[in-house]
Amino acid sequence: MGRLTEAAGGGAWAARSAGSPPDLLPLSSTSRTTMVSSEEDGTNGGASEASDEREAAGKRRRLGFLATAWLTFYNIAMTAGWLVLAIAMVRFYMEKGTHRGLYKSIQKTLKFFQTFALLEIVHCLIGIIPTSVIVTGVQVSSRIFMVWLITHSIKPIQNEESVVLFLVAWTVTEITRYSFYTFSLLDHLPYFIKWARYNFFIILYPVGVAGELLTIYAALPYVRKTGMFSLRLPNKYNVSFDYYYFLLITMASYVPLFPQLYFHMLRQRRKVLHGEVIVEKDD
Ligand SMILES: CCCCCCCCCCCCC/C=C/C(=O)SCCNC(=O)CCNC(=O)[C@H](O)C(C)(C)COP(=O)(O)OP(=O)(O)OC[C@H]1O[C@@H](n2cnc3c(N)ncnc32)[C@H](O)[C@@H]1OP(=O)(O)O
Repeated sequence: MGRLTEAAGGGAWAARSAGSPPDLLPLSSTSRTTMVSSEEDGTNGGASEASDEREAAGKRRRLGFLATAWLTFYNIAMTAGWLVLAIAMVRFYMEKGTHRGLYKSIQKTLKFFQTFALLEIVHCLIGIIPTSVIVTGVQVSSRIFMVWLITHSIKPIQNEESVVLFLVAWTVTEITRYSFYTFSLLDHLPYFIKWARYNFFIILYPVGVAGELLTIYAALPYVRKTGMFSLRLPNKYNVSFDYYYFLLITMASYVPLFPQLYFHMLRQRRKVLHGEVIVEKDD
């Protein structure tokens, strides 16, 4: 018999808030899931505007006034922050005609808004966002790591082209993502935003990851030469840590982790854009 684990439009959240244990990596490649199109299934398909509105109203009721108000504020602030960043980047490039110095000119805004995104992990932990703590945690922590422990800390790599690559990918993604959440909460979601949220990542995710990996790769010689953030023996703590090898391990960890995030988004895409229902098979 099949067990419904995630249905189009917030069913998962309802199930979790009713006390069922949250899936940490929901619908991961290891779980036995089947995608069933609601059209094939003989149901309405969830595409009508009336049902979308009912769904949004139901979601707001479940969330409660305070959580909805906070999330609306948070998403508006984040959309605005990333828009400011996008405008600053375009203006910089139009005025200077080069990417050199771009990171330095936008770093304060970037650090502020990307660090603010740590709240997304809190949102998952307290249950006001119906998504996995691990998926969100990996996504947010890899960004924080790139901002603070790589680009901020290693000045010689700040002018690498790869930095521009991930900055552009992150910025377009976040403007789309946060405006998607904002309009959804306000119950006025233009189809284009929904489409963009669940299509842009197909290109932007690999572009962003390529930018991040190339930037870490560019940092390796500097890290090796300076021994930064490393602890050599003997020392009073009697522990050793080599940031150079840590970076190599981090780069390697993209291989198993990135596909999980990417396939998670592909499943979200099928669910939201095509109304597919995901059924997990019990043995
Ligand atoms: C210490 C070192 C650590 C290093 C680790 C290294 C390994 C790293 C490997 C991987 C690296 C990845 C690097 C990333 C690079 C980039 O970002 S490149 C640019 C392109 N990026 C993207 O496209 C990002 C795509 N990812 C995401 O969107 C998210 O981060 C996500 C967590 C993966 C999204 O998942 P999820 O939240 O499940 O998707 P949604 O469909 O959007 O939302 C699900 C439901 O949750 C609601 N919701 C979520 N957030 C909010 C919110 N802020 N406000 C309101 N509601 C929210 C959303 O509405 C959905 O609700 P329902 O409709 O009820 O289902």
